[in-house]
Amino acid sequence: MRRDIGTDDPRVRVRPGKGSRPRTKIRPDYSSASTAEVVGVDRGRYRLVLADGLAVTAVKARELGRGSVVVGDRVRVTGDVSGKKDTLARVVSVEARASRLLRSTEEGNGRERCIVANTQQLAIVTALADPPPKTGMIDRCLVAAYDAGMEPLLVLTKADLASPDRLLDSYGALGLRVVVVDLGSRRDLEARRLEEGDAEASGLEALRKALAGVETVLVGHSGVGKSTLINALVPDADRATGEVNAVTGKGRHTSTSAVSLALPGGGRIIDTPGVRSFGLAHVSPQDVLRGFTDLAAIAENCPRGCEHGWDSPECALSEQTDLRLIARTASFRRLLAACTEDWS
Ligand SMILES: Nc1nc2c(ncn2[C@@H]2O[C@H](COP(=O)(O)OP(=O)(O)OP(=O)(O)O)[C@@H](O)[C@H]2O)c(=O)[nH]1
Ligand SMILES: [Zn+2]
Repeated sequence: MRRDIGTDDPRVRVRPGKGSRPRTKIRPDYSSASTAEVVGVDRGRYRLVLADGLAVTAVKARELGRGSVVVGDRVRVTGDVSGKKDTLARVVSVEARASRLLRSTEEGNGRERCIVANTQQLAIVTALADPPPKTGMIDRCLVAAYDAGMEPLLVLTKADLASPDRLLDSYGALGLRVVVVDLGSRRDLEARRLEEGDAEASGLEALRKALAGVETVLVGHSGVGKSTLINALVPDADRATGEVNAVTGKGRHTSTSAVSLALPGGGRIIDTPGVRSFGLAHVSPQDVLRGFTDLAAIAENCPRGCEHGWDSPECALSEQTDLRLIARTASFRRLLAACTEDWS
């Protein structure tokens, strides 16, 4: 007897009983199946965009077992790929991921789960005030970016409320790309757009340029203005925006599941509401060094197994005399320390 395992391939057979891992004599060949990108996940339903731009809804074929399918994944799909109402396609395989953003699980048992795949860029959104910036959080995001091989981009919002100077100073040595935006209110934004050469409007323009043509995942505390930004960048996004609570300084969580949106100028932006901490338990000093090629070259002279910390004996990074490298070493070590801290 053949049980339905969500595949049409007759070569896939299933062991009877529980644990329906398919026993395949020959691996099913999906090379002719359509390819698609996952742009949304909601309670077991996957929103996909096919190579030709058609949007379809799909379920995961059972043969994929418990393996996760996340926003940003490139997948193969079979079944009904017409995209018509009430039709369902089936995700039958997931391509290897070029990058992975991990978060720690709620159970807090050191386990980590992939939340977004294949993004090239990590935009760290921080408000300059309301809520106040938290450098520990920025540091952890930077570590996550360097570890995942993503290009970090610091997006400072609410420039109408406070100056970015102090933050820019403390991240200067990292040579980060930074964009400063002020979207005060939607109405202000509309008005500003009309004024050519306006500093605030150019902040948004700079952001558009930095996002064009690549896939960027947006992270940041609740209330920093992610939804406001996305609405400004993607005209029909309709991300719900919330007010910051005057008592706690924390934003209301108005949005809940990760979603990938197409940018008008090409590229995609992925919002990750509700992501509270990254999984950094697996990150080693060596992984963080990947974001610092100049320091990595110097660290080759370190003793074997050097942890490159402030108190690591004979660490070559401690013997720098160049002021720029001293500052970069300090930044690097601050990021290392942030790996073990909580994000809020
Ligand atoms: N003054 C000022 N307020 C802003 C700016 N950008 C956003 N806000 C306000 O900040 C509040 C929170 O903005 P959201 O866009 O909802 O923030 P979020 O990061 O999406 O928050 P969550 O959905 O909770 O994750 C809203 O009241 C916005 O109007 C800005 O540049 N300046
Ligand atoms: Zn060292």
